[in-house]
Amino acid sequence: MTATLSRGAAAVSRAVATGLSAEEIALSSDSLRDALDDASEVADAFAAEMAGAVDSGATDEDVERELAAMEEAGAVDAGALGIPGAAAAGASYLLDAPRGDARAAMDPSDALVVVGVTGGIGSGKSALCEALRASGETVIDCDKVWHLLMEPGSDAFEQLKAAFGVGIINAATGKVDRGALGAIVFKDASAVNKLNGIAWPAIAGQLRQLLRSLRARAVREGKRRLVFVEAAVLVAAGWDRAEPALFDEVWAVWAPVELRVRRLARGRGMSAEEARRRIAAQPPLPDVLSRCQVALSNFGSVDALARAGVELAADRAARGRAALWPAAAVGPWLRVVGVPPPRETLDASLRAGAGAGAAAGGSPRSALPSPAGSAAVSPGGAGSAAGSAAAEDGVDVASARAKSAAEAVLLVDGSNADCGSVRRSEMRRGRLWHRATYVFVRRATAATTAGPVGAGPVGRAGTEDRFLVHRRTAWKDYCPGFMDTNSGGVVGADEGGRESEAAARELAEEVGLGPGAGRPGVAPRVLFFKRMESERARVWAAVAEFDAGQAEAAEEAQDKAALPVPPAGMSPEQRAVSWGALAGPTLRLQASEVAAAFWLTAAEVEEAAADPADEWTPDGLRCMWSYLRRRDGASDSDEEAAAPAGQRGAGAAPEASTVGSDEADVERRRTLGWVCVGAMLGIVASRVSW
Ligand SMILES: CC(C)(COP(=O)(O)OP(=O)(O)OC[C@H]1O[C@@H](n2cnc3c(N)ncnc32)[C@H](O)[C@@H]1O)[C@@H](O)C(=O)NCCC(=O)NCCS
Ligand SMILES: Nc1ncnc2c1ncn2[C@@H]1O[C@H](COP(=O)(O)OP(=O)(O)OP(=O)(O)O)[C@@H](O)[C@H]1O
Repeated sequence: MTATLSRGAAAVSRAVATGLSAEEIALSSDSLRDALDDASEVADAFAAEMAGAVDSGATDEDVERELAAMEEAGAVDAGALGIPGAAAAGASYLLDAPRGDARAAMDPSDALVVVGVTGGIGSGKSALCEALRASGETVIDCDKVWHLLMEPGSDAFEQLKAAFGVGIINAATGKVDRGALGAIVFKDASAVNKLNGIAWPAIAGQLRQLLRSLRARAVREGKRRLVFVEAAVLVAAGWDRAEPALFDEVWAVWAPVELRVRRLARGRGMSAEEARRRIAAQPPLPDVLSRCQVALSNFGSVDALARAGVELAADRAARGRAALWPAAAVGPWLRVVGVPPPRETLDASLRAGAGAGAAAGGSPRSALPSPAGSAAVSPGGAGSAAGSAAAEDGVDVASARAKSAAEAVLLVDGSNADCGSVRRSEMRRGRLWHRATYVFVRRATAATTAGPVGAGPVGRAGTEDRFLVHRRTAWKDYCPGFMDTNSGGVVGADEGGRESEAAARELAEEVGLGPGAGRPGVAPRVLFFKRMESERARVWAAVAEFDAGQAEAAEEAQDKAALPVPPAGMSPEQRAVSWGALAGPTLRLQASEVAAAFWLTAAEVEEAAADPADEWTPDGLRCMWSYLRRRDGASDSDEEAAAPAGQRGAGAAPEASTVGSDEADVERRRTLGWVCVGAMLGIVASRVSW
């Protein structure tokens, strides 16, 4: 490794010292990049060897406690930023941090998009960057750049020796002993400042040089390139505010302190004391987040983190700088971009949910999500949407429950014929047949399982559907705190035969989507009815679908029309693509019904539901499997479909005709099946007798 590092360092020093042309420096940076890649492989192998070798003393309970405190605070000390607490788990958020004048002056057509990746020690920057590298992205690691820059003989080496004495030089290798230097500086604020005064300008200078080279190469190749720069000290060093701007966008990776301490001990053999000392030398999380445009939480698996990062990177690579441009034009925004809830956090919040349910007689308000936690907000602005969420948050659990229990709901018989109405509470108590809507909200996204991203447009290797799933609140009468695959609810006493309307109402109420919420897009459509009977309930499901992608496109068209002044420096074409940068339609979650929402693929739902630790509503899952089987043209043996009796005649509601033709289809297929079986039996019989 030493040889490779020296080769890279020498190449860079030569390039820097002799003022080579951009092209030549690009070649030099190749060597450096190779060196960095090698070095990172060695470092990772080392980390892997150390895995499990040391224990920091931080227990699962410490981590859980910290997470719970964060969730209770609803804001991880970053409430002003609107980072949802419970809903933040495992998700990535686009923040509305200002990007500064320097960035505004950047050329939107530039071929190089530079993303800074920051976060405290042990937060998972390297884990994320490793995934980005594996998916084909270019990553510059500033820790390693610095290690190269302080090789013996460099300016930095001499400055360090002068500042800290020969005691920091390893007698055997003649190099700076980083362990010894670390032991000096992280104990003493003035020492760390002295070190930073030497290191940070050198690193920033080198970084500019490398970026210039990569830019020149991108121009030469006529290709847009995405470059990630991993730098723990990015915010502390003020590199996000450097002029001319260094970064187009800054991402932060974050995780609870205790979890970081534990991971550092396990992965790098760092003592808990040392880890905490370094954490104390870094700016606190809210300060970092307030200067970043994207936050990626790393409470869960490395896979979840990697998926989030690779998905965002694909978006940036496909759209280029224009994707990052319109922030000033469309105002601040904050949006969930769709990462599964990590199991451990989901469990923690489910436990919290169960507690809240049990404590209904006590202080249920304390269990409500915070205003920010209750919603992902709209491009209208984090501020304005937090306001709308705050109005939702004024839920009084006891009165919400009482109201819900008293609602008149439609009663049906075992063959789905309407037969009167009854209070919801009585329906539950008597396990009476009723009808309910199950709305599957789907959105086609770039397939995250596709090959390397970064070189071509999103969707190059196909798309996959993601479904909007959510966690039910703790005070629902049915399956409180469970995960649910769909939006929907019990059909009201006066909604019999108008299930599509009921579906639109539920969709609007629960997640703020569709025409029922006054938004553009095609209303949800009931596809079929399904009979379901369990120990808990007997229900005829009106299974409906809502195309969130189509709704989002319609909304974007509206936004475009509403934006009067094109942002300076953008062509109409750039403007058009830039709206697409926002991932997923804006959701407005109903505080009383929905605790958190996520976009998952069917495979992810299946995986999560297979884990006994995750509780999902059983009827929601059954409907989802039926819906998917039908969508894929497979037969659905789990299904018994019948249109409501009142809808079978000539005056059937629109969805009833769909159901009718669907039923006829099933019947036709069944008949055809029997004909085939008969024919085959005939052939077999004739062969046997022959
Ligand atoms: C103190 C030194 C010798 C310790 O070396 P060591 O090999 O143990 O750590 P390494 O350089 O790999 O850094 C590991 C992590 O420590 C943290 N860290 C390093 N330097 C600093 C710093 N000045 N302030 C806060 N945190 C720091 C970061 O989270 C970093 O990712 C070394 O980190 C150093 O010289 N730091 C100053 C230069 C710097 O700021 N580097 C970070 C660039 S992103
Ligand atoms: N989601 C995760 N689950 C389990 N371990 C993780 C996860 N994310 C990171 N780790 C481990 O935690 C340790 C610290 O992570 P990583 O090296 O990515 O942190 P970092 O932010 O790059 O820190 P530094 O500031 O030192 O560069 C590593 O050993 C890594 O393998």
